[in-house]
Amino acid sequence: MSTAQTMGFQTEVKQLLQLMIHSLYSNKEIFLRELISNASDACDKLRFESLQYPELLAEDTELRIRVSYDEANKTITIEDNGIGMSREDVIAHLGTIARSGTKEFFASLTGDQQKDAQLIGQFGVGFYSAFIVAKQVQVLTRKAGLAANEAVKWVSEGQGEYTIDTVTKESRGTSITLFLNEDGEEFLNGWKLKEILRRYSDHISLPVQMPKEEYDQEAQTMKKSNEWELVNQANALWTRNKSDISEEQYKEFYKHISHDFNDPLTWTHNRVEGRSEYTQLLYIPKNAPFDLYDRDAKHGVKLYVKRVFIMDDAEQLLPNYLRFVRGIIDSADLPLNVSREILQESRDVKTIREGSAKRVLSMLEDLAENRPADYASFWAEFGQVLKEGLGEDQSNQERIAKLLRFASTHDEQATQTVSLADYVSRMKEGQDKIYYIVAESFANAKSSPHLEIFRKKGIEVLLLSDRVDEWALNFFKTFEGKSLVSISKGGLDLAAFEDEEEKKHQEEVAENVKPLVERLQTVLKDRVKTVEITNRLVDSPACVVVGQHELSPHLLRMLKSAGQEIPDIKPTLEINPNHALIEKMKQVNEADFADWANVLLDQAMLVEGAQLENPAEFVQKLNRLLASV
Ligand SMILES: Nc1ncnc2c1ncn2[C@@H]1O[C@H](COP(=O)(O)OP(=O)(O)OP(=O)(O)O)[C@@H](O)[C@H]1O
Repeated sequence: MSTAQTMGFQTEVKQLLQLMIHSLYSNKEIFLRELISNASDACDKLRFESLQYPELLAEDTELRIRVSYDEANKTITIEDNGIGMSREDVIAHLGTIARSGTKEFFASLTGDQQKDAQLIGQFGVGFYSAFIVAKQVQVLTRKAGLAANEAVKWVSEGQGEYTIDTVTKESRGTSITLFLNEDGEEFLNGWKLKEILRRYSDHISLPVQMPKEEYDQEAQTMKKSNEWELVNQANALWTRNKSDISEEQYKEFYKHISHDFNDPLTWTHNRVEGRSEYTQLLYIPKNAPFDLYDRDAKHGVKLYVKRVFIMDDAEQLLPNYLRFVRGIIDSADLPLNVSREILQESRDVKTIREGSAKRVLSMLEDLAENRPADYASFWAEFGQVLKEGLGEDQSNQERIAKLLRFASTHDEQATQTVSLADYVSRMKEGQDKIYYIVAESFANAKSSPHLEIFRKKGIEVLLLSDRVDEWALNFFKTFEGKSLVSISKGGLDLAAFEDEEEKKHQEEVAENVKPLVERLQTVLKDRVKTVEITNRLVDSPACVVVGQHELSPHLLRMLKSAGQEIPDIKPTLEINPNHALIEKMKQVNEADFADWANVLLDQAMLVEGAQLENPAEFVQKLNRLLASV
């Protein structure tokens, strides 16, 4: 019975292949980086498994990668003696993309080849990049521990389908042969291949070998011998001295571990000694991955113990709000057989996590101070995630707070550039609080009536509109001894900014408008907690507020849209006694007063960002009032 089977690629794979071939033709050689990375991962995995099951290595204990080429047949072969794949593995890995962020990636494509090439680079193409240079790809693989006749052959032209067959393979591991297309033929050159391989693999600890070539005097060409020669340095980059590592090598190592096509924004490399001994090489990427906000997203730090790879995305090594960091941590203290469960409990890991978080914060501080343009780009990509740290990592709250950037009424721009230190340096005489407003969008925040008095008095207000803001601010109450105060909540005391004359005037109008406040309170008693006079408004007749310690309407709406049960919190209606509309309401007769009161409240709610429960009723009332003018 034949074991051959023809199978279709998952739709996303087909799309990715199409896109890749059209967008990455100017970046062809990356297929080598991707395939070498995979081969190196496969060897790392086997070395790790063999800690527990030494028999998996058998006689073949020298893990390595071999790259060869055949000019006559126009092929390149990348071969490793790593973990290999079973038939199920092959079907699962070489026919589908099962990665978080896939949906977001496809949704973000623009159709513009240049932009899409950039996005594909961020997403990572992995194995499929072979099809940039190959018209056919053959994979021969045998999983460590399986018999020679349980090997698998996978063949595809990279169109819609592939065939898979059970075959015999003498040695463990994976061999990938690329039958080059015309574009790929330029790689049939030993010198060129070596040069690219060195660039892409100098930093990995595994030996990468190619057939030794010698100049044949008679034939006057290079001739291959049967010997293999080492192409890369084959010692792990992070174990070398900083001074021996070039920028280029740091960048290539980043691309190797992150599968990102772009250079990193910055990195930090340290050997830590003391209670716990470890090396860290941590990078900040330029762009956010597609799954940054995905709860199940992978973390980007690989754990090594004494240079042996232990696991990917070891989430215990850094706090969650630093999940955008990529890199490696190599511990000298942890046991080689460490598991995720042990990691959770380990004191060494706790020390590593705290030390690494501090390092990342230092790296960001340095970026903010010395490379402001790069920091701005970091903030645009990852600022929202860093803000989670205000709640998650209170021991570093002050350092995180200094790294925050906001939009503000100072420049009225949506781009978040204002630091708390900038704000404090601009505080008015007598001002002892940092004022902010949170709204659904920057536009909503900027046009809020709550800002009127602050604009009039020239007091700066931070304009917050990221989803995480309201939550994060629950944990963040003071900065350098100054409390942070929401201007859209009740209990705002602006007396310090009023002169005697203003105070006197306020008292007079308040007295004057008292009967109106009582009438409003009676009519609106089911909809509001109370009605008050405010001096925070200048151009608007009224606004709604909640108590300083109550959940804001904006947060309640967010919780509601996330399907949570929310308490029914009635707002306080604050009215502006100096406004013409309020003045007019004093004369309104009893029959029309309820309409006036409800319209006043409804429009205050609308401005705040709420949706009216009954918009039709609002419009009817408004029309009745307009008709009667
Ligand atoms: N040489 C190999 N040996 C063993 N398994 C391999 C090899 N190459 C690929 N694989 C398997 O196929 C999977 C898919 O590879 P692919 O390069 O497409 O994505 P990836 O490496 O998981 O993702 P990314 O490249 O974004 O990190 C790998 O995760 C691995 O399980």
